Amino acid sequence: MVKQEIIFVPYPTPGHLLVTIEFAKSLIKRDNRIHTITILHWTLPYTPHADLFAKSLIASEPQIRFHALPEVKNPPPFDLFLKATEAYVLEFTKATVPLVRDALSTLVSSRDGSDPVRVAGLVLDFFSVPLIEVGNEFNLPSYIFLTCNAGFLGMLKYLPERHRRMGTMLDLSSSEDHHIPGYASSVPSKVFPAGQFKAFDHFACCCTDNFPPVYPVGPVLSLEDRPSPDLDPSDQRRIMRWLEDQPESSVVYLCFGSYGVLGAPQIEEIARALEVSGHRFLWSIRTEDGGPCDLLPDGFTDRTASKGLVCGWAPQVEVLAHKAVGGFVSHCGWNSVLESLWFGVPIATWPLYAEQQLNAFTMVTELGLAVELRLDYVSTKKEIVKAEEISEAIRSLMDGENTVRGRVKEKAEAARKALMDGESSFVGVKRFMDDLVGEDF
Ligand SMILES: O=c1ccn([C@@H]2O[C@H](COP(=O)(O)OP(=O)(O)O[C@H]3O[C@H](CO)[C@@H](O)[C@H](O)[C@H]3O)[C@@H](O)[C@H]2O)c(=O)[nH]1
Repeated sequence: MVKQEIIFVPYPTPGHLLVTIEFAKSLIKRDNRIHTITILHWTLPYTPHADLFAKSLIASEPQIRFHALPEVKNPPPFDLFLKATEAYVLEFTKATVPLVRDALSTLVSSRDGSDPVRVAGLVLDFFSVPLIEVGNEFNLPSYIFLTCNAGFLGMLKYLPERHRRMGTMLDLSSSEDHHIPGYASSVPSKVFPAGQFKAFDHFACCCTDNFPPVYPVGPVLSLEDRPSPDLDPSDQRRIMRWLEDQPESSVVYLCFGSYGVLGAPQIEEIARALEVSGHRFLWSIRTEDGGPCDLLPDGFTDRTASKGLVCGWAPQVEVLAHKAVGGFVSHCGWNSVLESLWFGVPIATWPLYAEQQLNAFTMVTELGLAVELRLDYVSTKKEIVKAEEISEAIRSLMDGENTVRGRVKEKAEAARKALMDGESSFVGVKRFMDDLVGEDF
């Protein structure tokens, strides 16, 4: 039997790395046709420690090897990041093309001849669509591992079709409603991601009747051996010790993902809301510089010492799995959503950027699986959500046995079932592997 190698090119931020590497690990565990998975790793200026983080995620996996790409030679100007993050990311990804080409030429040629391992194909992040061309040069099939949900895929398919039909770009402030494949409700323009238009150029080629095969392989969750990107375990232990002392379902957990930074005025409103609501809380705060407590109002930490804890990076999976946690105020990054559903913890939605508004809409309006705090909040607009609104949402999230909580528990079961032998995810992974390495191997 010829052994196979798969080359993964993840996007180097925690939200993408955790889940992409988890998918790689699950393939290795499940399919003995795979000999090696190579992670081609690159760095962005705002992800300086991503290499250490990725390495620590694969430390216990001898069949996964890490291949660092050299630094990108002509990166786009950082100004572009501040003006249009998605455009910057796409330009940056394009700049990785020659580096990936060089790496592939080494990796593929070293596998030629007597070496019984064959490179079967590439698994790319959806930001790395330009790398499909490089795969073609080496006769390697490329697959996109979509770290978002199927609704987002529906939107990727819908937008170029709409553009062809209407001839105009979508105005996010318009009152137009959209019928996206897979959604029962019509989707308002205001929940579409702001950075969509450049990214969708790349997908336009797929939007014919020949849409490529889609393999439902989710939910993919990274639940074990998760180091924190700052690689400091002491804070994680402090958080878990604190949770041990809290009554069951009493704590609201607030966290806005890997990069959800809020300004001082917004932090103040959240702090006020937590004091007013009176609920116990665990609040993970990201700041651009400095520590998590730097922007808190004077005296807040002392006044709330018996009720709450503020931290930097939280061990989110352990937190959501803990019986003391009864609700989650979340930015609706897709991993956070999946993790909360997995552990049956309901969410109050507060999206900030990327496709998070669409996720919030999906959870609240389409599926009835979350409490609405906001659906269309956009962090760059710097709107301040007032304490009263936040505390009201926390109250409806935490108080009593609301209907959302019941539905979330049902979803937790459905998620586990999807992974079982013969169910959707199990079958999706098998189809993907058979297509990639061939059923004959
Ligand atoms: O203090 C923290 C913060 C985050 N996490 C983990 O980091 C991951 C964060 O992923 P996610 O919730 O998806 O948020 P982002 O980091 O913001 O993810 C980016 O990638 C996601 C997947 O494509 C998109 O859905 C988001 O919009 C995009 O911002 C999750 O596994 C969390 O458990 C922690 O463990 N502790």
